[in-house]
Amino acid sequence: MTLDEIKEKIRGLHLGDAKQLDAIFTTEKRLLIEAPAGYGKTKTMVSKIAYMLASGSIPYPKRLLALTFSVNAAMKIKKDVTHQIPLILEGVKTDYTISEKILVSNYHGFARRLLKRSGYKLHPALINIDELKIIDDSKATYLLSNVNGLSYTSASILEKFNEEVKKINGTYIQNNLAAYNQVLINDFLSRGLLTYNGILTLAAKLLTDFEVVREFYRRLYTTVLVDEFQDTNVLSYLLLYYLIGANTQVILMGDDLQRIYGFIGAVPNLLTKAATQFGLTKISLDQNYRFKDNKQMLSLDQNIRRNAEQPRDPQITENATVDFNSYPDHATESAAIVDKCKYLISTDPDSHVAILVKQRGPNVVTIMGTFQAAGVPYFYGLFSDEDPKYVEFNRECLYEFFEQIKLKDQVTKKLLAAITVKLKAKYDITDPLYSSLFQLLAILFEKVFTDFSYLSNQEKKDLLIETLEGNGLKQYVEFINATVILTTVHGSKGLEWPYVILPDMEEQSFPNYYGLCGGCPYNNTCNLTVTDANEHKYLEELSVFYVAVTRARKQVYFTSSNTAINYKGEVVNRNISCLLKIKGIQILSSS
Ligand SMILES: Nc1ncnc2c1ncn2[C@@H]1O[C@H](COP(=O)(O)OP(=O)(O)OP(=O)(O)O)[C@@H](O)[C@H]1O
Repeated sequence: MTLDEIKEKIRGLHLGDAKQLDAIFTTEKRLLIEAPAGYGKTKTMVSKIAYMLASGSIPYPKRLLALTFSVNAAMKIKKDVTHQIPLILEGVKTDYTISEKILVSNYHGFARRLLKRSGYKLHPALINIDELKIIDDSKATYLLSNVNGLSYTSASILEKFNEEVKKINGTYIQNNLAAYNQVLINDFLSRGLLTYNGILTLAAKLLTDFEVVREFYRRLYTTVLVDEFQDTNVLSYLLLYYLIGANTQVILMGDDLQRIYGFIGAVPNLLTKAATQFGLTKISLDQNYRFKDNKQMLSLDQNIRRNAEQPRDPQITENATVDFNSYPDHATESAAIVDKCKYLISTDPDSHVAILVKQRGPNVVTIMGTFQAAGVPYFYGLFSDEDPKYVEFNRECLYEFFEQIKLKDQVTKKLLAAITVKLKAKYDITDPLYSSLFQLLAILFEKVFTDFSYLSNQEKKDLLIETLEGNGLKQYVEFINATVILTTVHGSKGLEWPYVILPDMEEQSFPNYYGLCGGCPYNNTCNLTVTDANEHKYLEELSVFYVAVTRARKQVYFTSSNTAINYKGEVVNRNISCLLKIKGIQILSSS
């Protein structure tokens, strides 16, 4: 097959989508592909890799490094690449097997590889990095009681560094990286310990301190592709920065509006910053395929994006109507939510409904109580990424995994079953939190032998280690069988369901006090005017709102309460959220 024939095949696959084809065929070596969810990003990425291989701009598959933030996202890319690239390149003669050699990894997984291979230059313990215990460095007190002989000064260096990573304080990180790494090298590695941040900081140190290592990787990976780039945190960015040499081809894909991970250190306006730093040419995909037959969702998606593009003067052509109902109080609102779920499930029995709350609190307790009283089962997914019990459960799973794999270095169903037995002896499975976590663990374990059965034993080990190490059990909420799923907007990122209900769409809730409401001069009406003073926070809230809305494949429903109990125990009136009053949204009540 000639290159022209492959081009023709790709044109056919993309049904003439000009922006996608431009992104695939461009000869620009440094590219930023702005791609909102559902705009065909995955399809474009797969065709682009195939075309680059066919045209020789990637000489061999192993010269491409594909990175992303979460393990689950890396696995999805790997699956697409493995299955689809050979189909596009069918009939093309190659002396390699395409799918096997492309390295698709999350940042931590890739950093582990670097350390496993060359980390001995920093400390011998890094050769066996899989045997090191990953310890949480968010609290100095925890560190002092868990790391024998650690000084208070060292524990404080770690705690502070971790805090500044979350605050995205680049200057602090630059100035204190060496001290942080030194504590790890002196006090942690010799004790068989490492931190989650340390996997990235030591990998970055390896690339900065050893030119030979840096040059090796820069020459090996002539093309670096990053997916979901907006979620790159400040330490992953550092790693990327050292990996990209003057001649590296760079393809970054992402969407700034879906960046809601500010609290774990994802850098604001990262796409724009990276575009300048790496000299990227930007191509924005502009066709929404996910909502192509759903006019209502399509215009809602579009209008929120337009508000983000020009917050003070969004260019709206047609209003999006949204289904919104307000109720006198939370109890009535919760009863209506339960009724809506029952209705949706009865009319669409294979369906799932996700109730996405902005935060935990009394309103959620009322919702849960109402579901229980009505006898409608739901999946409890309200733990946050930082919830100590959630984090500890992931750690415990990892510990048991290491205990079992030491006995027999083979990921088998029997081994995973043994881990579950050990864990069940440690936790109260009648507690809703642990019951949910065991369900998620069961899904992960099952996927190892279904969706991920094509992985090698080592890759299966990596998948399990990296998922648990990154507290990644939550990524499996999407596959939960329950018809009703109660989780947070942040926890829902990257997941989707047919129906989504967004409760609490009132002031002080979504947005909340820390979001926009605290100090807002428009409290009487909640008709927000975007100004220099509030634009940043407004865009942050709009991102969360956008992510929440676009989790729905078919429809999103909004509810609110007209009253709430304030911190003094008084009943107070609440306005409808300013987010439902942005230009381009027209609310319609269905009841
Ligand atoms: N040019 C196109 N022509 C026809 N269908 C397309 C085109 N681009 C994408 N699609 C289809 O639209 C759907 C979404 O595409 P894809 O999964 O690539 O998008 P995405 O941006 O990665 O979405 P998500 O973030 O939801 O995973 C898929 O079913 C895909 O096959």
